[in-house]
Amino acid sequence: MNTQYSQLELLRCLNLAVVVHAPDTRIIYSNILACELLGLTEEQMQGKKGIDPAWNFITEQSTVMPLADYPVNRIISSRQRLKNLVLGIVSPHLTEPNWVSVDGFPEFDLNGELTQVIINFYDVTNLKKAQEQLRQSEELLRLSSELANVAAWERDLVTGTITRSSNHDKLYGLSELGPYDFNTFINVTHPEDREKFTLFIDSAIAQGGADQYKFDFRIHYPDQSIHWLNVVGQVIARDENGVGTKLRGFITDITDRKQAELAVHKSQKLLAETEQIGKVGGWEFNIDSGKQTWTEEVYHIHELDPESDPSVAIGINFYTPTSKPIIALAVDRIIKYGEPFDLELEIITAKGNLRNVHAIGRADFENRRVYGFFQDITDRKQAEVQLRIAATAFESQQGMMVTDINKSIISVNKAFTTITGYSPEQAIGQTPSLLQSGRHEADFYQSLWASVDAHGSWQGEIWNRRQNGEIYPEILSITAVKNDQGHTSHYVGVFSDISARKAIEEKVEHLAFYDSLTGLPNRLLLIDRMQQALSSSVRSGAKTALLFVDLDEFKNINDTAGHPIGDKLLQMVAKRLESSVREGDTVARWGGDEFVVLLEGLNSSTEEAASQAASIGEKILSLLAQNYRLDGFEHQCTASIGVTLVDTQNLQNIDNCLQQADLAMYQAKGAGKNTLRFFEPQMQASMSARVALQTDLRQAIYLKQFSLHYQAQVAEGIGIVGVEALIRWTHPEHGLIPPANFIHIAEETGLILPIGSWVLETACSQLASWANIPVMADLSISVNVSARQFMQVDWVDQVLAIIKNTGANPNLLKLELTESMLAQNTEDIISKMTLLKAHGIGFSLDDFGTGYSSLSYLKLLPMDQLKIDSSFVRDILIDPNDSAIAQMVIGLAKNLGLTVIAEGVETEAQRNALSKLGCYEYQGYLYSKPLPIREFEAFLNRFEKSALQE
Ligand SMILES: Nc1nc2c(ncn2[C@@H]2O[C@H](COP(=O)(O)O[C@H]3[C@@H](O)[C@H](n4cnc5c(=O)[nH]c(N)nc54)O[C@@H]3COP(=O)(O)O)[C@@H](O)[C@H]2O)c(=O)[nH]1
Repeated sequence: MNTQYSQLELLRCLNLAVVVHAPDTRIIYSNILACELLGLTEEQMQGKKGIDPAWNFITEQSTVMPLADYPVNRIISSRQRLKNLVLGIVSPHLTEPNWVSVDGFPEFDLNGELTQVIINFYDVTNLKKAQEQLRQSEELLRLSSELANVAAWERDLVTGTITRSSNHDKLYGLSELGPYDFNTFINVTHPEDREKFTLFIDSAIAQGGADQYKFDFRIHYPDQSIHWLNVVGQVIARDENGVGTKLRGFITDITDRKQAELAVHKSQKLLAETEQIGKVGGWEFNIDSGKQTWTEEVYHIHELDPESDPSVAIGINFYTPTSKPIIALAVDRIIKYGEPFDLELEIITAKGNLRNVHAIGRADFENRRVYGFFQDITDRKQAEVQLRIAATAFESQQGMMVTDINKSIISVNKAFTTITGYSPEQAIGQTPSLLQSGRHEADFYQSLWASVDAHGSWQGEIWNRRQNGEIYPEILSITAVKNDQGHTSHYVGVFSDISARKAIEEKVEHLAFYDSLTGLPNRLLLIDRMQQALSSSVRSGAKTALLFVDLDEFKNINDTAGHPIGDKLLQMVAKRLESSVREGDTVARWGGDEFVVLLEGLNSSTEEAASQAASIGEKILSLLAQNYRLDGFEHQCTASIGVTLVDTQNLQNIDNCLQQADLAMYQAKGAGKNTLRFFEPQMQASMSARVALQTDLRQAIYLKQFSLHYQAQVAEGIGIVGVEALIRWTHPEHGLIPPANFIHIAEETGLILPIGSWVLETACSQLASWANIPVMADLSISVNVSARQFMQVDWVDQVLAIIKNTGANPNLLKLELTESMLAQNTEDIISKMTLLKAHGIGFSLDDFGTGYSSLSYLKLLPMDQLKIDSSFVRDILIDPNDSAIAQMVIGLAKNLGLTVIAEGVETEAQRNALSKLGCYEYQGYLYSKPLPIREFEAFLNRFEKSALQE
């Protein structure tokens, strides 16, 4: 066999397609397989060139292969070997391309000339299909992985290699499939999650660790965005010690889910916060399961642990006894009939707090549920209460008005209308100047509003005008109302009509400064006016005169005609005095029947001023001397006036002025009354002496200058039964001063109180010391008590304390009261006398018959003795009137069951006359003058002895 032939035969039968080309690309040989794959017969193949359009090659990417790229052309042009070129053979005879893998190489002769090109190829259609399927399935996997954001990985802990799916690194935010190791992935992991990352893995691979693990972690992308990954890992190989050596798993990008979760969480948080702010929560009740669900705020409102599971019954139990039946009925009806409810009720929370709640329920039977919301409206309710209180307060007795910032009235209450007379319609839209009275200057209102602006409020008294024109005083407070920004938004004015209070104040002031009987200024006001007058006198140089007016014998009118007539006469005197002076002058009642007239603005010349004062004084005298017609009877009453001119060059004090006028008035009395006397400097001497006496009197008690003299009181046929204690003042310079010279000064100055106490205490001590001397043990002591002493609130206590302290027998103490002191405060005197009488103390009425003796109250007094005044005794023998009075007093005493004593008995004849009239007790010089204690005791002993001898 021919070798070449044999080779060709071999090639023919070879399971490899072979095509041989001449240098000009003509086919010079092809085997059977080549023909099959190319879709041509052997004959068709012969002579065809490489550029023959009979065949059509496509590239691996299924694009038409350019002719230059045909294997033979490439080899010829490149004179290089061709390896593993995959191409598709497209032929009209083929339903689908035949894919072949082509090798080819050029053959050269010794001269390097191309002799032929041998191309061989074999069928890779199936392989190509398989590869394509694999590629497609990988692509699908890749696509699905990418779509699902899932990547797979496998990590060999021994070699450190990490095998990853193509999108793995991308999920880590890294460029895909870089040369990364484990640390690369740790480094891009969020720092806060790195520890968790390694912990999970370490615990899984540890000996005995759980094979599987999964967790979420965050990744920092290069653009600083954060992505969430979920890793699910599994230990797939462990060494002989059970330590993991290989892990496999996948990661999933869960950023979207996490963000969605975060968004849900945020919106839930927002909802919860909204619920919390609005104090409103939702609830739902499943009709079938009976399960109730509350949102967090509903738990919060109930002050209940959110972990608890409240049933409807438990929920209802939170309601107060009043609200419970209401909500129970509402729940029953909504579940049964779908009837919605909308209720405001009260609950008591788990912590015992009372809350107002708004419960709303709706039915949704389609979804077998009822639902609603539940709101804490405690604050609103309280605000409503506050509003109601404010509204009620607004309708208080006080007038109120609210203005806007421009001071335009926007609201008034009923009291506003009552007080001002303006209806709301008339007031609203006006400013408060509607009420201006015109009594305040513009400055007043300016400073008022300046105070409101500076301090937020103003309060004070203001005169306003009612609608009817009446001006009235009110106490007003204005408050600026501030808004949240601290700016004034409104003004609130609250006022009370204080007309009534003002009237009372005026009345009180009138009472304090005016005499209630005559309506004239009293001493206080007079002194105030005098101060003003003296000051203005100094300024102007005009003279001021003071007239002291004392009614003559007024006591007689009072005593004879009675106090009511006396009072009326005083009122008429007041009127006559007022009518006799100018408007600027002052007529005041000084007390009793004494008045003071203050004449101002007299001439600056002393002589002229004196003349003016004298003429007014004379006018007063003549006016007062005119008859007074009182209760149908004519009465006469004159006055004595003392006048003094105020010396503005040598300004005296007010007391001094009054004393001067008083002294002058006494001069007028001494001059026969119904006359006027000016104060003269020589009077000053006696006044000074009087002032000095007052000063000395103040010291007399402390210097022990007082003593008591005792004058015997003798009972006919018995002897000395008692004494009268009479005070004596031994002045270091003036010697013995009789009580008539200082008792009235003591009374005027109030010094009679300490002096009187001293007298009572000394007399009681004397009583106590006589108690042990038989001849004196039964003697009583009469003590004179002045009205001022008796008026003291604690007088009874004082007397009882002295008796207790001295140990005197109260039954031997007799208090002598004068008739004149009984004329006032009779009830108080009776009550004090009664209290003292209950302790055994006796009472004697001194000077009886000289004053206004009211028989009606005399019988009410717990009196023991009447004393016939010495003035009646003195002339008892020569004046039948005095004798008659003495007889009347004696008869009266007998009728009233009282003893009677006559004082001033100087002669036997007087005593006998008295005895004949029925008076058997006597006191007077006939027996003894008042004697110092030792002399009295000696006298008593002598008297007793002589009596015994008789
Ligand atoms: N409140 C007090 N008043 C007192 C006190 N001591 C005295 N007095 C009162 O002073 C007035 C004058 O008293 P006096 O100068 O002591 O005169 C008394 C007798 O001395 C005097 N008298 C007594 N017998 C006769 C007499 O025969 N002839 C006469 N010419 N005078 C006589 O009478 C005065 C007694 O008065 P009376 O008290 O009314 O009984 C006098 O009013 C005293 O009350 C005192 O401590 N406190």
